Amino acid sequence: MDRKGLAMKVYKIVAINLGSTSTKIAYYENDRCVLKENLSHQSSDLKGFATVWEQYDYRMDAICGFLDAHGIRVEKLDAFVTRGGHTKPLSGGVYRVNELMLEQSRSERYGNHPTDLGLQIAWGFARYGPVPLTVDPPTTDEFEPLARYSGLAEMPRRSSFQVLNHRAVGKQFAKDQGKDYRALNLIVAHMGGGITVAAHKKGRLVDANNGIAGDGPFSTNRTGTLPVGALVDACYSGAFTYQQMMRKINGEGGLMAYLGDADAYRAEQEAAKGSQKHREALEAMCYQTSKEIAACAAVLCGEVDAIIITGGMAHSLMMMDWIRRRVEFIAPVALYPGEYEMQSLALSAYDALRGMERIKELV
Ligand SMILES: Nc1ncnc2c1ncn2[C@@H]1O[C@H](COP(=O)(O)OP(=O)(O)O)[C@@H](O)[C@H]1O
Ligand SMILES: CCCC(=O)OP(=O)(O)O
Repeated sequence: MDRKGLAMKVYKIVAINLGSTSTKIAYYENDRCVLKENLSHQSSDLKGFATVWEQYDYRMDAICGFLDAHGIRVEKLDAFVTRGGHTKPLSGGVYRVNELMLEQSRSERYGNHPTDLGLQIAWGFARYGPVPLTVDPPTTDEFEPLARYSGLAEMPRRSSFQVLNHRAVGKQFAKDQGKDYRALNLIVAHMGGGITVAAHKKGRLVDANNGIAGDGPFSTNRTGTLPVGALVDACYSGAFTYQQMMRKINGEGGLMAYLGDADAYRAEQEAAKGSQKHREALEAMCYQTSKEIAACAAVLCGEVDAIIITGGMAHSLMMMDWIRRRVEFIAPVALYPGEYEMQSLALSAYDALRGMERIKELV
């Protein structure tokens, strides 16, 4: 109730986050998280889908199962907010999902990831009432001019990474330190299904490896940077279609290629039981991540206030030790295991619904 005894509006928000190895769902009332679930998906389940789009029913079942189990009625929701998909480069913030966004996401021109399905799902639910929203999409682009050079004029480097969690964790770290995010130089490494490392220069994401089909460290299911000549040879060998090559790079690369399983937690358990193969693959992934962190230190001319490691793999003490040993000469290392994405999605939607944050549209 407000001071006049009038009932205050309670905004009801569902947030979804389709990671490459998980589906995360939360239900918020205003800024309060009422329910949250993290469904992790087995590599063996996902292996059967040739494309992200084929996962639609599988992911929908997970989401509808959550809504049904908790009696959440879609027509009573104010917003359905999802981690974003791939569109042309845009500025960060809260966006209403629109036809143009869906069309660009479907085209795969700017990248492809299960989050692209998230846009479709939010749009589908919008017909029952909730506003379909997305926040800090992965193609949020704040790169500086030098970061765009690749070595070929027609192939500029592009911004494509877990912007939502990067920004949320950077802000959380600054808050925990009693500092202003825009006054700090940070290196953030997100270690989820994909691994992306970005230089946060006074609140701007000025350089990062492309987490979809680009560069940087290999991850649970992605190759990251590959030897260029060998890659071109494989493309022209006649042994693979375009789709098969793309899937090798994003889906069947990284731990999946070395160990036949994209689950880092299981790999760590195997390493603990004595498997040298599992131990070395995990250590190599951390070695490459450390190299990427050190590269971002050069981007920031060595003026680094902190290195922050986040994502599911930041839970692993063994992996965090390997990275810390290689990079703590640069700056103190802070661990933020898991993600701040669900909170960031829901709270941004809440601010947008009550007019505290502008809702943008892709045009
Ligand atoms: N305690 C842990 N130790 C090691 N790895 C972990 C741990 N918890 C989660 N992980 C790993 O983190 C990865 C998933 O990270 P997450 O950020 O949830 O990814 P996504 O959102 O991209 O699906 C999985 O490979 C999982 O095995
Ligand atoms: C644009 C990169 C998104 C990404 O890699 O997310 P996951 O770690 O959830 O696969």
